[in-house]
Amino acid sequence: MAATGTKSVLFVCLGNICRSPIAEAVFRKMATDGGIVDQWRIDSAATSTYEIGNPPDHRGQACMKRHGVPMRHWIIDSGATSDWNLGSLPDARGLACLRKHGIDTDHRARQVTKEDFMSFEHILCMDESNLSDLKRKSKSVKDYTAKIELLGSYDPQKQLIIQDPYYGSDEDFEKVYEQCVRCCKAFLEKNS
Ligand SMILES: N#Cc1ccccc1-c1cc(NCCCN2CCCCC2)c2ccccc2n1
Repeated sequence: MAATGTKSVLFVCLGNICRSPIAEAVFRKMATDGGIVDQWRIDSAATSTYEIGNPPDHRGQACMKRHGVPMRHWIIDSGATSDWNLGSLPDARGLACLRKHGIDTDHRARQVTKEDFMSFEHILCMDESNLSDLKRKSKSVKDYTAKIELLGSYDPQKQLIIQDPYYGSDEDFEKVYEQCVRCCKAFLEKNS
């Protein structure tokens, strides 16, 4: 659980390998450049199980590299002597500590959990299918507090939907990146 006073945002798309990792990386860089990343818990997740455990799509990684947005990814692993936390994410406090020291950690696709609806203030998704999936999933979470919105609702150019680039080209990933930059900038300005 994030420290008190910390703001929190979870970016969500279908597979958590294309759009939401780009949005997460763009937002984290903006908050870092603005000197306020310590005030935020930032993560991304999927509505589906399609890509659980997989790294971000190589086209998205290439796009981030072209724009100088850290989305570093290593093939390094670690393990436990016990089976107490199989499948769990690293502890959020540990991740925050790593990131505070500029040690970015690679992202692995994960599916949104019931706990996410209780622990994130904002859940921002990419298209109407994500929105309906999230609203359906939220119905099974009692008294959830997250505000579920389309990330595109923050776009000053009013492009509401961030289309799935999975079957697309590098240009489609560039369009996702440009939309994420506009929307994350507006969202951060509104919530700083
Ligand atoms: N579905 C759809 C779809 C429809 C229109 C445009 C894109 C996609 C699409 C397809 C994907 N994986 C291929 C199908 C996966 N299998 C579907 C049947 C169940 C077993 C898994 C994606 C994977 C990661 C991120 C985004 C993706 N987006």
